[in-house]
Amino acid sequence: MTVTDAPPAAAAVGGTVLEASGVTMRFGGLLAVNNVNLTVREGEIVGLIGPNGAGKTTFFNCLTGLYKPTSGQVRFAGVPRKAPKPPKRKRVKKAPSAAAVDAVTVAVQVPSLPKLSPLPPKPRAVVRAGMARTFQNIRLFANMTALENVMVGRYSRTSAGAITSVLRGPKFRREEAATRARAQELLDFVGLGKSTEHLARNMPYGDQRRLEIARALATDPKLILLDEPTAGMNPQETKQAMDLIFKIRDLGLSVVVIEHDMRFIFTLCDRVLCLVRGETLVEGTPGEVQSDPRVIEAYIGSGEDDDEDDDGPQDVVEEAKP
Ligand SMILES: Nc1ncnc2c1ncn2[C@@H]1O[C@H](COP(=O)(O)OP(=O)(O)OP(=O)(O)O)[C@@H](O)[C@H]1O
Repeated sequence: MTVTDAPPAAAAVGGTVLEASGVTMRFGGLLAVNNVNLTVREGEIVGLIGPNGAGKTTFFNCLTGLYKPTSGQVRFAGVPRKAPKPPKRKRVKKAPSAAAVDAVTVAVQVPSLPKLSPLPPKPRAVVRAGMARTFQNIRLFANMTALENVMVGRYSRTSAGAITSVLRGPKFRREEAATRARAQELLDFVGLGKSTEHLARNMPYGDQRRLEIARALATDPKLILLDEPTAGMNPQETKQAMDLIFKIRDLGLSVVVIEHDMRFIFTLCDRVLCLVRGETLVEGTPGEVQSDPRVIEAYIGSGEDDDEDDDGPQDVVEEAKP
């Protein structure tokens, strides 16, 4: 596909779904995101681009509430987003005596554990608000089937409590059947209708990415945020991913997408925001952004566009010239 291929007609854009104003995020002395504004309207596809380390994922994490911005505000459906509360600390028992500690230390030599990355927030809080996301690194339940993975996403919308689930009463069985049916419907929607019983870990890479999107859709979001949805995909899978995002938009959802593939972004999006060193460099239509010399310069300066086969901004601009 060339950039001059006409994308499907944009869906009617509605009211504001997401509004980020003056979002700033510091990590110690590092200013990862500085005073960034973004408005996303109903039925709109917005692209987030920028060289490596520009602050795209950090900004994303502020939008979803995974991070609490150092300053600024994010409003979703008119309501301010809140970062998840840290888990309550259990009351620490009185410290054992030094002698007791020594005895245990001698008896058990515990190997030092690798440091784990912080867990994402409890999904329900973010999901109930009507926002869903996928991650740069695929996060599926590898040993579950495709159907089960989507059903897990769906459980955030079911109401059966713990006791009903344990007793497996009629309400639980009704909800289970509805969850299963909806999960199958979503697998059909993303083009994985025939992979229902495949284990996630055995699925081709492009299918795993689509499965993640199906799981995100299972939460009935108003807005879906996709972090590098085509990373590692071949051109055919990338084209399928683009068609799928258009289909999602046609359902009336809003989409925010981070992607390094410029051809993909400029063909897909209604609007594009380019971040550089944590700040907004340019925001506008794909045509405005791809022809802005500052964008090309930012990519060349970052060394990210040195490969003559890739689709950095200047490659796309050159191709688009008559
Ligand atoms: N948890 C963190 N603690 C400290 N610094 C961080 C943290 N997360 C990101 N950074 C730093 O913030 C800056 C922006 O990183 P971020 O991952 O948001 O960029 P990006 O545009 O998404 O990059 P890429 O395209 O490579 O994914 C980088 O300098 C990064 O090292």
